Amino acid sequence: MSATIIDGKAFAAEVRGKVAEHVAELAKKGIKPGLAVVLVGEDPASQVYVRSKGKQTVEAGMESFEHKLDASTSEADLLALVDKLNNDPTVNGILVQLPLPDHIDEDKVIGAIDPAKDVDGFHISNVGLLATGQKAMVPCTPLGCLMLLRDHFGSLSGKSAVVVGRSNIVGKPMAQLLLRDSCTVTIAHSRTKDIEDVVRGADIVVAAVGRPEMVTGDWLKPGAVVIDVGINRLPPAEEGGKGKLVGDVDFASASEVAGAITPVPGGVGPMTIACLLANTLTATCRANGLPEPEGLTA
Ligand SMILES: NC(=O)C1=CN([C@@H]2O[C@H](COP(=O)(O)OP(=O)(O)OC[C@H]3O[C@@H](n4cnc5c(N)ncnc54)[C@H](OP(=O)(O)O)[C@@H]3O)[C@@H](O)[C@H]2O)C=CC1
Ligand SMILES: Nc1nc(=O)c2c([nH]1)NC[C@@H]1CN(c3ccc(C(=O)N[C@@H](CCC(=O)O)C(=O)O)cc3)C=[N+]21
Repeated sequence: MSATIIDGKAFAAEVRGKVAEHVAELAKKGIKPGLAVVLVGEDPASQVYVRSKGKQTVEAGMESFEHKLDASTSEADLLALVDKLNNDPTVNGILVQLPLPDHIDEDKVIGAIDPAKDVDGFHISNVGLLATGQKAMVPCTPLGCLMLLRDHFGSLSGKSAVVVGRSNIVGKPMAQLLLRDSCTVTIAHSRTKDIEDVVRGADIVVAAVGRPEMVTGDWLKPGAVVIDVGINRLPPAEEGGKGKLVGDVDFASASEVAGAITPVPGGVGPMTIACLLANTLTATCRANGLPEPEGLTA
């Protein structure tokens, strides 16, 4: 059997198109959403994301503010910048790229972001709102995965879902969203016993582990729908070359067994950025007391 490929790249373009339409409506009211992205240090992978975020933000008709700080920036200086952005009315969304250098307390920085501008949905007040089923800012990557799953299945009610990974930025919020859509959810992690058997019970598998090609076809129930969040750069074949980008799922063997699967690249990654723009639009609507765009929130 050969799996249907879930085209995240195309779906993300549709989401960005919808965002751009709403942004054009806001422009008639004299409102322009603004997204501030803060990057501390020189992590090359992060620089790529920041660049594509900035480009797509502008293409959607929004204002993009980029703050690139030196790796040696102090926690106090970063907190001062966050405070400035919190108080800047032209900034509707704030994203501080993670991970931060070791000398900076991530929880403290995330906790300093105004929850209404927290377009990553990482602030504890948004985490709590999501967990209790209230209106929150929902983390972009899990939101993107949910959109793909809803589009594929229609309703997720009653499906068994296994999320592999329990990070605050992907695994845990993903599990919350699947639970909210009435899936029966299991969260697997590095201490899970017989993980292959756990995964084999699932109609939906979301892999967010950070281990290249860990989930193989023999872990899957035939027909399972597989969402591969992983972004892993393999070592380059020749010196100076660019290593191949692979997910946490072994695409070749998994696509023989799965019913549908997201590729890497071109799957979840582009959805993350599209959802960041959607969240920035949502935050802007809320800040201005306007109705929220439909179909762009969880
Ligand atoms: N496409 C996108 O837009 C995005 C992609 N990513 C990618 O997704 C992946 C996960 O990211 P993130 O959640 O931040 O990663 P973290 O490193 O924060 O978390 C990884 C999770 O995987 C679990 N894990 C590690 N090894 C194993 C194993 N052998 N078996 C089972 N579980 C294991 C860990 O378990 P434990 O808690 O027990 O240690 C942990 O919960 C990465 O490849 C990252 O690059 C991340 C964000 C956005
Ligand atoms: N505060 C914060 N929020 C994040 O959302 C966040 C973060 N920090 N730190 C890093 C991770 C990673 N991440 C990705 C986003 C898009 C792609 C993406 O667009 N990937 C393309 C390919 C990119 C390439 O070719 O390098 C794809 O999968 O098709 C990947 C990874 C967001 N993250």
